[in-house]
Amino acid sequence: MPTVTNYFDQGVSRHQYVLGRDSQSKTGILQIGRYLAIDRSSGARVALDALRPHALLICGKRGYGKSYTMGILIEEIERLPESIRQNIASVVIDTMGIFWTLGKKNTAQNQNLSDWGLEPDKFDVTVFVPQDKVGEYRQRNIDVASFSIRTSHMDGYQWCKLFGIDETSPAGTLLIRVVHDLHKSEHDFSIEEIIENIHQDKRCTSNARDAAENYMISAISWGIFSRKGTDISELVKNEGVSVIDVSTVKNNSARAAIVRIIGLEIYQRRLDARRMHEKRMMNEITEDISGIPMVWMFIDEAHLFIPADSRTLASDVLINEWLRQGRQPGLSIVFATQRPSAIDPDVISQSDLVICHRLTAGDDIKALESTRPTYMKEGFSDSIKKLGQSRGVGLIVDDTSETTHVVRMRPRLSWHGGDEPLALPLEKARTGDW
Ligand SMILES: Nc1ncnc2c1ncn2[C@@H]1O[C@H](COP(=O)(O)OP(=O)(O)OP(=O)(O)O)[C@@H](O)[C@H]1O
Repeated sequence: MPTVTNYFDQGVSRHQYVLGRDSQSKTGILQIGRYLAIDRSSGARVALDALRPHALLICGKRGYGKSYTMGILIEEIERLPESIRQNIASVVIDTMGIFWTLGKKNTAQNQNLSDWGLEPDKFDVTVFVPQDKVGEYRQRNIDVASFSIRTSHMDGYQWCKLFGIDETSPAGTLLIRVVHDLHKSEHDFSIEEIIENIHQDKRCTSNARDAAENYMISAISWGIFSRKGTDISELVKNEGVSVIDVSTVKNNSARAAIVRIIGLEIYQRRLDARRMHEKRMMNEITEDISGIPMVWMFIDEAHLFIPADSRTLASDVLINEWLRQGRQPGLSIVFATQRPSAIDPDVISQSDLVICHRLTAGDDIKALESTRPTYMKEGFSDSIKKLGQSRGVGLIVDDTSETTHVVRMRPRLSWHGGDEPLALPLEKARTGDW
């Protein structure tokens, strides 16, 4: 009986291809699946490089395996040899509240796992939820930690964007003035302090004061801001997965603000870490000041954060710092979306790896087609047809080797939390016998 350690070592071919790197070295790879032959049989193993930073887009229509594939990548990072794993942190921005199940074994797909020579496994995961939601999760027996964002990380213009108010409106100018003054005082402040200062402002009208106060009160209700905020080193760790569950934050701008602030702080801390690393490589410093590890950030429903037709608070940081400049500080970003046509086109053109599951909407295929690399011999439309209708089969476009591949992704070792519910009694749903 094959075990998890001789993982993938059975089947037609023991050969393995590593995508996303220009050598076929087997060090530091994510084992994601097997080639799918035209007769639907499985061929050689396929892996992705995990030593270098990557920008990866996973797309596909609803229910064909995007979040499942994301889960496979997260699991594989956890399974890297310790000497590599300790240099990487995984941070998941969880919009649907489904990734806490990484901590549970996938007993639902026992047969499928065994066909692949795999066994269910669970991973060390810390789920972070807004401070005021901790009790709710614990009541549902989900172990969580709390996170918050430092209020002073937002300037007045960003507050205006967050609330969708004009910067030149009376409430907007008031907010910008008050937050600017608080920043000048160079101390951390809370939303309550912003409200206090709104009240003390002598130049505004009472209407502007009431409006600004109401906006800030709604921000308190999201429970995501605090004076100190969670230190980024608590969220970015070189052991276990950090899931930042924003599913309870219903306001999309507030979710984007969370991603902006976390994304920017990670970027800045990684720039420092990179400088230290270089100084150590040059023997200029000998102390082990390594800073935060390289980060893989995973964002499902990415069109909410980087839409094609507008800018959110997260757009600049994700596009400029992570997508365009993330390679140098060692940042990898994995976006997933049902709708490639609704996502900022830079994501498609700047991703060095694209995993495309089944896709049928003309607009979405056209969006991929419009940035089709010249090395693709046939269009996305024809390539996607080869995937058939099976879930978990993907077309991988690899910019490094300038090749495309049809791959059957392996089954998840840990429980997949994004499965659609069945209107069946639990026993029947569990056995799949219906
Ligand atoms: N590689 C795979 N092996 C086995 N089953 C898979 C695989 N990929 C997907 N599936 C099955 O397909 C289902 C749907 O996958 P998933 O939840 O990832 O869809 P999705 O594309 O993220 O959908 P949505 O857009 O609605 O979030 C999974 O619950 C699982 O049962």
